[in-house]
Amino acid sequence: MSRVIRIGTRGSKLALAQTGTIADALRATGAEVELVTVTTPGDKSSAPIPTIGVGVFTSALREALLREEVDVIVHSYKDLPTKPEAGITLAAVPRREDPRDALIARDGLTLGELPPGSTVGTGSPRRTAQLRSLGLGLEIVPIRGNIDTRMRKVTDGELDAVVLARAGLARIGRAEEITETLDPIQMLPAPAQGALAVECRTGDVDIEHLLGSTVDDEGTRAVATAERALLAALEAGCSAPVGALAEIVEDLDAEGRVIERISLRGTAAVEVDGDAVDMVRASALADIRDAEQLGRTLAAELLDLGAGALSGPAQ
Ligand SMILES: NCc1[nH]cc(CCC(=O)O)c1CC(=O)O
Repeated sequence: MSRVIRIGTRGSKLALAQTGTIADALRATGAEVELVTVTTPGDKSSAPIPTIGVGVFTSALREALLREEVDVIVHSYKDLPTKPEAGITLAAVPRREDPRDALIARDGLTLGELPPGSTVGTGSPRRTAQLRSLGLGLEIVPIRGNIDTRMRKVTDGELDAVVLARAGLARIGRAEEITETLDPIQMLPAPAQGALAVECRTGDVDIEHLLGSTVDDEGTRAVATAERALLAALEAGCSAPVGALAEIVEDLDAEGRVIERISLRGTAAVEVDGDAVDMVRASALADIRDAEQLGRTLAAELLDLGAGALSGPAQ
C-alpha cells in the first residue's frame, strides 16, 4: 500500500504499547506507519469511571477516525461500549494475552494470605463484587489512575494490594510484580479483557483487508464475541457488574471427530439483604460458530438466576 497509515492512539504507556504491537505488525508487511496521539476525556478526568461513563477512552479516538485524521484506531476491547458505532468497522481482533486478573500485594502475599481487614484497591464494580463475595473480610478501596499510579499505592504502603488486568501489566513490562494470578473460579475477568479491538472507517477496504490479513485472530474474535454478547444482553436487562470468560476447547462430535467448541463462564452480582453482595454464576458450551448466541443464552440464564438486582453500570 503506497499511502502512509496513520494509527490513532491514546498517550498512556499501556495504549502506546498496545498500538505499538499493531504498528510493528503492519510495518512488517512493508507498510509505512505513523502514530498520532489523541487525548481523551478519560485521560484528563480523575473521576470514577462509573461516573464519567463507558466510552470515555474510546469516543475521542472514533471521532478522529471519522474526521479522517487517522486511519486505524486501537482500543482495549473491554473499554469499548457494546453499542455498534455507525461508520466504524471492527477490522481485527488480534490474538489475546492472558485474560485473567492479577493481584499485586505487599510482601508477596496471595489473596488467601491477606489478613481480614486488608485494604484492596480497585475502581471496578465487577472486581469489587467478586472480591466481596469471596468472604475474606477484605476492605475494598475505590481507586483510579493509570497502572503505575495504582501499583504505587502498594509500594508506598497506602494499600495492602491492588487488582489489575494481567495483560496490561505484561504489556508495560511489570508482570513480574504480580503476587498471584487470580483463578477465574474466584475472579472472572471483564468481557474481552486482554484483547484489543482494531477499528477502521467502514468502506476503507484497503485498510480493512490489510488488518484482517495481518493481525486478526479468528479464535480470539470468537471468544470475545461470546463474552461481549453476554455483556450486551445483560446490559439490556440489568445493571449489575458482569464477568465473563470464554475459551476454545476440543470436543468430540457425534461421529467421534475432534471439533472445537467455545466454553463460556459468566457471573453477575445480585444484591441480598441490603448491601450484602452475592454472585450468580453459570456456564455453557456451544459450537464455535454460535458464539454470539451462546453469550445471549448464558445471559438469559444469569437473569433467571437473579442477576441485575444491583444498581450501577456493568463494567
Ligand atoms: N479499564 C482500564 C483498562 N483497560 C484495559 C486494561 C488492561 C488491558 C486489558 O484488559 O486489555 C485496563 C487496566 C486494568 O483493568 O487493569
